[in-house]
Amino acid sequence: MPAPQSKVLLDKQSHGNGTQANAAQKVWDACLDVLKDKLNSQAFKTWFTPISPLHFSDNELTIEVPSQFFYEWIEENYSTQLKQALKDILGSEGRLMYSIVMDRSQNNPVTIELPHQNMPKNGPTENGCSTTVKVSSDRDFLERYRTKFESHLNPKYTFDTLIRGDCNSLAFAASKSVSQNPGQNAFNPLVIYGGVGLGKTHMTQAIGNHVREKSISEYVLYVSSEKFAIDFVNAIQNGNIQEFSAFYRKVDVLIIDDIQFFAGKEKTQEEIFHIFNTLHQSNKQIILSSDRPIKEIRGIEDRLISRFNWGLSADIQPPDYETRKAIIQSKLEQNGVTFDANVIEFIATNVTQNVRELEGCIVKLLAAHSLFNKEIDLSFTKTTLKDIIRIQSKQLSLETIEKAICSYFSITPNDLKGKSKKKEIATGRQIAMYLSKELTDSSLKTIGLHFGGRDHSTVIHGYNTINKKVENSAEMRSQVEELKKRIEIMSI
Ligand SMILES: Nc1ncnc2c1ncn2[C@@H]1O[C@H](COP(=O)(O)OP(=O)(O)OP(=O)(O)O)[C@@H](O)[C@H]1O
Repeated sequence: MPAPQSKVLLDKQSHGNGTQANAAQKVWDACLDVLKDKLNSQAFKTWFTPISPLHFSDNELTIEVPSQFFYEWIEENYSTQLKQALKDILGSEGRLMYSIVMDRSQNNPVTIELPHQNMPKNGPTENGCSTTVKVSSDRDFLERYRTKFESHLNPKYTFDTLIRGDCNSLAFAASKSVSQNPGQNAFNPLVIYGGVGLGKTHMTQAIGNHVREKSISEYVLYVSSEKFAIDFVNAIQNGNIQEFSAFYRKVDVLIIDDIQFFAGKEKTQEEIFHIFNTLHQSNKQIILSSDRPIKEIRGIEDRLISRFNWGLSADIQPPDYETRKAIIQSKLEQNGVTFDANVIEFIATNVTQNVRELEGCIVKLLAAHSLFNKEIDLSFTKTTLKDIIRIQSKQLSLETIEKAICSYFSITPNDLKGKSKKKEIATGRQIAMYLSKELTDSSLKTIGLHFGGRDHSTVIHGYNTINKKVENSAEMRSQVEELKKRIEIMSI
């Protein structure tokens, strides 16, 4: 957002409450305009439209968010975009306050300020715009956090809803075992590692949920590494560090997600080290997750790494085709819907690396279905998911293949479709037939007709000739691969 707009808005700051609210609305509207361009529409609608601007004065905008969770989510996921938007609108001196509605029944709210992650209290950020949080409550929220114990487990993450496959079988078995006997097994700590969106959080929380459901242990706590680190810094700044340490030492099952975020945070690591020792010595269960094997995390102290290796590390790999299908089926059942088998097959074939993306496809299809009231068939699926799934080959037209061949061999469409037996033309023609059969759904007859009105036996001959050459000749293999790449790019 250009700087001149910020000037206009700043000039409009005023002292009366009504005009402050107006100014706040204008500043916030301008921020929303910037954010709208940077976020996808679902995220924008979910997280930013429920926010109300409260007031704006001395270059400080206060916005009200519906809950602490809301605040944490925005800070964790959108703080960079939000800071940049504020900087665009208010310049580098602009500040943001969150007002969190903790309890609407309370009068006389007390206000405390917590520094934003990785920022000096009230100081400007790297982006030049500072963010602080103002909590309205009858009690200090950290106090609440400790006295009213919350597990922070998502009840949806259970073993029942977690599909087991070759990709996660060791991690699954170990997690089940830990959940039946936390702290009293050889897997302490249990470390689950693997790539993005493969179910680490789901699996570790499934342990916690099982322990709670069966009342095996009382205090089960799930915390992300980032939240742990932020709370730790806050505790130091607010003089609550003893309370903080005591709280974590009380836990029976401690689940820490994404421990790679501890890299480089020395003080936090020291605290974890002491908590780890206390819990381990008292046979309390520690469960950790990481996006890579422990030995590959840089910036974590050796003594901590060695402790993390005391128990069992189990990896989760991207699911295979059958597991992907089973996951889709299970998600559909949870949503009480069914899809055609070929729709499931299409998603399972094309989304291979991230289960969160598989879920994203289902959500998008259901949303589009309810919006347009159209049947979810294969063609609707392909159109709806075209941004997520790069639809390949089978949708290609013969014209695209023709163009790619002509440009590659420097021949004209007439050459390609004509009767010339010149080597590069005849080879180009046969490769065109081969690729048409490999990459499209067109029948042999259609392919023959397209490339010069030939019959289907000519197409089969062309296909077989090239197929054999691809098997036996490295040069032909690389030619065909290069052509496939060009065709893929041309068809996007
Ligand atoms: N095997 C599985 N069966 C069913 N659902 C799964 C499976 N694996 C992952 N999911 C689902 O995929 C989504 C992403 O999983 P989750 O958040 O646990 O991944 P993650 O590995 O912790 O991701 P990140 O690396 O981003 O932290 C969740 O909704 C989860 O329920």
